[in-house]
Amino acid sequence: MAKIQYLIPVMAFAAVLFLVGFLHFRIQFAVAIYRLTFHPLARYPGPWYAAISEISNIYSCLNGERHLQFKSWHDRYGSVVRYAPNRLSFCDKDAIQDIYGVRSNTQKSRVYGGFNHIFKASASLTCIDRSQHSFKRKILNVALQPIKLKNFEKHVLRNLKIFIDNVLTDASGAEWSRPRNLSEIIQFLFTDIMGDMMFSQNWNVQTSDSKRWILDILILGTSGLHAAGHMILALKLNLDMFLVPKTMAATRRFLAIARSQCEEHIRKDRTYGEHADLFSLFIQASNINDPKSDRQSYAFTMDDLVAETGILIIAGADTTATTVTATLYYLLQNPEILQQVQSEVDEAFSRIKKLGLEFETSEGLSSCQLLRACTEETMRLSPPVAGLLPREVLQGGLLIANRWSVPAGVDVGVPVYAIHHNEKYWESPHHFDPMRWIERYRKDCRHTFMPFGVGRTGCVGKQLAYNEISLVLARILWTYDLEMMPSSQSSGSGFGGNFNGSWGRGNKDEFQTRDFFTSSHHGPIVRFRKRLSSAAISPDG
Ligand code: HEM
Repeated sequence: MAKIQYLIPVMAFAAVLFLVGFLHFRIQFAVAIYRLTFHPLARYPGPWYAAISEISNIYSCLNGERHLQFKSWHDRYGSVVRYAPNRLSFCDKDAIQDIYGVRSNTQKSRVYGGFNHIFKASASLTCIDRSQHSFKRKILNVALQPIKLKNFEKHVLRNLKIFIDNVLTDASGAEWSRPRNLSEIIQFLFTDIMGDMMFSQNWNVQTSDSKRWILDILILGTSGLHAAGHMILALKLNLDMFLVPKTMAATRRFLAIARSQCEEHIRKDRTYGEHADLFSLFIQASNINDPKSDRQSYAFTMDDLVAETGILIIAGADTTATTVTATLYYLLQNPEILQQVQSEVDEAFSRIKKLGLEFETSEGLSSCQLLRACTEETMRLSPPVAGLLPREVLQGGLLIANRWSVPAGVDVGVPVYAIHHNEKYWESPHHFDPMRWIERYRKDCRHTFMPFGVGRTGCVGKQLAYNEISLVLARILWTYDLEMMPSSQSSGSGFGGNFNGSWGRGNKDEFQTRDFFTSSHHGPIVRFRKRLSSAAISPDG
């Protein structure tokens, strides 16, 4: 009897649970049928499971294969693909301006809200509202004016010197250094450059392993926030801590560092005049220190500053590191081109020396046309932001490429990796061919080259990125010969094709990245040897 009394509430609870589950299933079933039949996007092609639920879309944000998934779906379904119930991807050149152009009837998608939810404020990269975005963008434009960029080069050179000095330190007199994981050491270098450029702080990631956990946080946090952005309801209910606990914990840790660096900077009142770091320039540009300023509407709050600097570190360090690592990989795969680039750099350095100019400035390297072409070709083949930058269609809808009429509220975008590998727009799209950027007669459609995004929300750090990349590549190639270790070629090693055998990774010549909004990668394993020519011209004397 006592047992039955105990069983009744359990059975009642089970019945309620069953009823709720059953109702939920019926609602989901009805929603799925609606999405496949009467939904305004029902006529667009794409996998049925992507049309009925966000699950595959969210999963692809976390598995690193998102860029390849877009490519494979466009190969299969054509120029437009419905990749989630309310989202369309356009692999079409005319779609680029319609979606991202200055006059396009779009704003950043609510997906960017994932970042804002954690950062408690929006940064220019994550700001959805168009007028707020343009005010934040103005501040960045002032801080990153071309005239100020030269000042940042000393931050690059300071850390580059540590890199150059360290690579051979353990060679103990041997001709070649010990084998090094190129992805890793270049990422250490750019993280230090970013910390220095942002806060005039030496994070010592290159020389000590005590802060290297920052790097794991960056990639884990970015992918998690990107995925979380697709789960708006879960974010509103603060369920993120349960759904992606590791990511959220990592992101909060990163946020705490960004906040403490900002607070310390303000406490120490670091303003360096013409030697200002990025943070001081934000403060100057936003007049935060000047309560009497009539430009108070430009002021950044502390939360804004933390969000802006945190996002800039993510946006500026990973992307440049990926480009440099991948460019070196492609050069190692193409020894003839590597030799030509080294000769070009040697020539530039000795000319600079003869003219008595400053030894290393990105300006001095502007003659290195092939080096620049290799960088462009690398960003075409292995774009650091390889996925799709989503934009929401605003009231009034949007006509894309004069063919596709998209209603308000739908997310649209162009998948970067997929359009860079589209045979309609690029001759031999899978082949590393830097000459396509030099020979004008080529038929490639350069309008579809978009590693920095496009239009009013395109990368504000583009020129700074080119300067950093050319300085770092030129100095490494001038100082060292590099050799790829045989272990780098083995299958499953994460680069050079055959990335665990998954789709789209078969091209042995391609530097493989994992798309987590920005990119993660591994290797190649290389060793370094000091070049004789570098000894002939000393950078310091
Ligand atoms: C090779 C290097 C780089 C690549 C490939 C790259 C790529 C991109 C892309 C694709 C976007 C558009 C993102 C979107 O629409 O969601 C973007 C935006 C942005 N990038 Fe970069 N980036 C690079 C380097 C940098 C650097 C060095 C900085 C600054 C230190 C920077 C700062 C920003 C900022 C602030 C935005 C947001 C712009 C806005 O919305 O107004 N980036 N970048």
